[in-house]
Amino acid sequence: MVDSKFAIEMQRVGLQLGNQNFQFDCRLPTGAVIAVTGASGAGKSTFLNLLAGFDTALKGRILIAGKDVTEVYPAQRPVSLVFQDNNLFAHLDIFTNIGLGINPSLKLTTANCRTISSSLEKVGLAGFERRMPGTLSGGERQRVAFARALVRNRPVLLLDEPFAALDPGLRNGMAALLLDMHRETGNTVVVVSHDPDEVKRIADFGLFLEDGRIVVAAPIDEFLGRADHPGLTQFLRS
Ligand SMILES: Nc1ncnc2c1ncn2[C@@H]1O[C@H](COP(=O)(O)OP(=O)(O)OP(=O)(O)O)[C@@H](O)[C@H]1O
Repeated sequence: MVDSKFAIEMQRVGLQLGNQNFQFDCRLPTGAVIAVTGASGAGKSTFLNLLAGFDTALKGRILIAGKDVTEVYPAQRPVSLVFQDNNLFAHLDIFTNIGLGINPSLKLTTANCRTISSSLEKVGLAGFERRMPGTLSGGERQRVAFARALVRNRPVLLLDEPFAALDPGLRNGMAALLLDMHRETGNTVVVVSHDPDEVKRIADFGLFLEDGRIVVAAPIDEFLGRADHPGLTQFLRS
């Protein structure tokens, strides 16, 4: 049965990469900002890759927005992605890069074209349609990646350390933009973060991963108050 309270369910999801074994079990609330934390190598990117479909579960089931996506190709999953290097095509202008988020074959209607321009306005880049990615700053390129996620309009947004490459001032601005987008769309946001301050500022729900497993999963107040897990305590103090 589909339970709309949960945007994401992982049921005994198992995977082996090299020597590392992963086992994920979780139910994550719809409409929340969910922070994925843990030490380097704990499995945060693998967790996100399983949701995006870039890694395939060897066993178990993954449900997103109530739909079993375990066997579904990445492009067909109800997710949009913003990764650290923002994955823009360098030889295509900003309009085309965002258009690919709507239709990979770039058959765009007039309404689609308006949506692209309005997404650029929302991220503070009105008029940037014909600029090439190489002429933009790192922060501007990241804004384009957000605009592309906006036009895809999927129920779940996955972000892998989206602000790590930005300087601290820009990082706060982008986090605020993420929250604005989240409030406007009501989507569920899953964001990998190494930064405890960022987690405190933006998350409603926290996950702490260790050795390929989720060892703490809790609403943010409980997550921040947990004193029974040395790894989490160390992360929150870092
Ligand atoms: N394709 C792969 N082949 C072999 N080992 C892998 C592969 N992908 C990931 N691993 C290993 O699995 C573990 C978890 O990797 P993952 O990238 O998910 O960690 P992470 O928590 O995102 O780390 P970081 O914070 O450093 O990015 C690491 O030990 C990594 O070396």
